[in-house]
Amino acid sequence: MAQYRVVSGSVALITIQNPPVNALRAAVREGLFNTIKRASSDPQVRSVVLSGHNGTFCGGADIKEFGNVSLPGPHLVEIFQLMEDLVKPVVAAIEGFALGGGLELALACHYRIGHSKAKVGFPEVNLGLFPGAGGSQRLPRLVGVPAALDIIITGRHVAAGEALKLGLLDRVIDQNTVDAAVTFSKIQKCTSPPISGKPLDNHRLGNRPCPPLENMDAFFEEAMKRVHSRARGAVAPITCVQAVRGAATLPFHKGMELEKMLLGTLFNSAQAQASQYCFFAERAGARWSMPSGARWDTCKAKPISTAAVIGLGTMGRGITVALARAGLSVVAVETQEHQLAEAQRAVSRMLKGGGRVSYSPDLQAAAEVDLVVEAVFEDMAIKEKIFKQLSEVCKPGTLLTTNTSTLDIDRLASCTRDPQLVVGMHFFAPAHIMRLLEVVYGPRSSPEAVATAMQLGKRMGKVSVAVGNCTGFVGNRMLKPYLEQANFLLEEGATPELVDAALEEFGFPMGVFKMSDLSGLDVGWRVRKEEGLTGPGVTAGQPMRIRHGRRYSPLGDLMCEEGRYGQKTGSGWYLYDKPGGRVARSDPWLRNFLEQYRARHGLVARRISQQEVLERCLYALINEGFRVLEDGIAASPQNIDAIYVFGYSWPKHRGGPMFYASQVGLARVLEGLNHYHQAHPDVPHLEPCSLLRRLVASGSPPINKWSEVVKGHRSQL
Ligand SMILES: CCCCCCCC/C=C\C=C\CC(=O)SCCNC(=O)CCNC(=O)[C@H](O)C(C)(C)COP(=O)(O)OP(=O)(O)OC[C@H]1O[C@@H](n2cnc3c(N)ncnc32)[C@H](O)[C@@H]1OP(=O)(O)O
Repeated sequence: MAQYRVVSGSVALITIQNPPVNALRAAVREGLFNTIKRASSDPQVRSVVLSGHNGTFCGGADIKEFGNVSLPGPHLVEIFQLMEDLVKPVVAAIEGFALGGGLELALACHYRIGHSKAKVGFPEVNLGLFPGAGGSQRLPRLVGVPAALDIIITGRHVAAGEALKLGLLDRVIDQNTVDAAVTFSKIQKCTSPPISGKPLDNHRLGNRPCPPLENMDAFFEEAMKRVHSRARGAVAPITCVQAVRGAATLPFHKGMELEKMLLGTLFNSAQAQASQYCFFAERAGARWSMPSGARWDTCKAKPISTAAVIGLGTMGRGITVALARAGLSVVAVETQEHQLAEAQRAVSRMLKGGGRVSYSPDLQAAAEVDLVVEAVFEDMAIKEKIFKQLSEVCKPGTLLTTNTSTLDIDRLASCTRDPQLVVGMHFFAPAHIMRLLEVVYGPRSSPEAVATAMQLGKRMGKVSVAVGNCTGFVGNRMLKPYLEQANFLLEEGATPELVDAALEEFGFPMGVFKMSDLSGLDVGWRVRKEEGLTGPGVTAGQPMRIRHGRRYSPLGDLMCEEGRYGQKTGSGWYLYDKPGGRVARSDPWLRNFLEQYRARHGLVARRISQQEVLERCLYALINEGFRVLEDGIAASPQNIDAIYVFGYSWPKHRGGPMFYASQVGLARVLEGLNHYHQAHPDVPHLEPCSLLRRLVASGSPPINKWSEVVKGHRSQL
């Protein structure tokens, strides 16, 4: 766990060994504690080098241990103090990552030497925590308050070059870091004889004052204001500011006491648990499986080096950029010439001149590529035609994928020569930025095709989740009842402002109506027309607010008929200063429109609380999530949560919808749904699904045990 060797005659080389990231689990902490003591008392040893096994310094505390109320083994704070107090120089040799507790460990050393490719950082804020083992107190003393606060609040990875400039690293080298650290440690020994402890005092960060900061009060006030406006209800970023302020204003030991107190408020909090759950949910998608039994560890991906993107609207452009950035050579195809020229300019701008992209108005240009992503707009007839053509044009073995967000993958596959080579690759706008990729398999998609799309997702830096084929797949299928409830609430008396405020207070970056305005109301309108819910496909004589015997809100359709598509037309649920404008303002026209609509349909507006908004929108979405699990469309609640956190900006500190349901309590969610379904019996999405009932009947097991209840219960879609 921590290997001890004496090298070069007098240097104790301590190597942390806990693959894959050398996390500081109890046995490692024990090993570190013992080896530091040994180095201290070993008369042969004049200096110490600390390194990590296999090219990674240390990925921090072991997150898997965090559920444990009393962490076993020596505490990190104690180990780091022991190290800092050592009278022999200690040098951290940093290769790969030094993150979280790993960077705190390096800060407790007297010197830090990093490889040029090393990265350091404090990602704790992403786990609902802050650097609570001395990091919040030592880093500001080393690099100053503004730089330290930035690193701690953003959780970003700092590259070695920047770390050197900040003074976080003493040296950056390209050669063997451990060898360089050993040599360096011996020089320290020579320049500071005798090694009495005193010459090292300036390298003990706990002994140093924080570099002074002008206008400190104003600086922290401003920082706190910024954090409050961006944190969306997350507590950890606020605590980061409080802890760093402590470093700037208190002696080290007092700052450490404050740090301990603040960490105590976060450590077992619901937000920390939710954020840490998200860390593992993000990685769970990589271990995908299909109902056939095919799995991530038994299926090989095809090598992909060339790709074509068909259709260069907003999505197609973003996908082109994402593929090019992943190192693929991309052919971008758009049959409309003016759109092609505009797309070429936009893609070049986004790629800043980099990437290998060629452009063509002709589908024939896709003849030799390994993979195609079709990204034309949501019209089944057009997509079918394109898939048929691609099947004829492309070389045998080319993977044909579609970016459709709702349509049937199997129907598209059936237009091709090789349906097993067809999968969905559902990107989220903007496609070169949003992390989520839904990889959709139809009943005929081969495991190799799924493995290839998943592998490509990884290359693009996406969180990829394999899901089954149904209308809307996982994300959009669950979104439908959420949007539906929001519209019903408007009919019943709410305003877009009221609904959005409730959802933004919950932690979404924007409420449902602002989000709809941003993505374009016409997108859903087109889908509803395809589904025969509005437009010429509707059976004559149907009441406006009923479809297929269920309550239906035509509000979105009416808005589109008025030409109000959202931001792009300058008006939607809100008013914008111009088409393409971003700042939403309340629109008196809409208030009037809603009043007239209610009057026309005999609806009496009532007062609606934020709690009702949240419960109806979120419980309806969660209920559909349980149906998705029941139908086997998603393999696990973790996969659903990853989809919502990385594709729909569900607040990470709430852990995703299914985790949120488990935190609220399944019985309470069930009770809420029952209550609202009784009030709205014509809304099937509010009727609690049988999996939720069964889970509650089984005593509401924790989320990692749901699969046992799901297993016996899966419907065969
Ligand atoms: C009342 C108060 C009590 C207080 C007592 C508590 C005192 C606590 C004191 C200190 C707290 C310290 C805080 C921390 O250090 S928190 C951890 C901070 N570190 C991180 O957040 C880093 C997380 N890891 C990563 O970002 C990446 O893994 C990275 C290191 C960048 C490597 O990326 P990559 O190469 O892509 O590999 P993977 O992400 O796929 O990871 C490989 C597997 O390793 C698992 N993993 C990674 N990091 C950790 C970790 N820190 N702990 C446990 N497990 C970790 C990861 O899940 C992968 O596993 P699998 O393959 O099974 O999916």
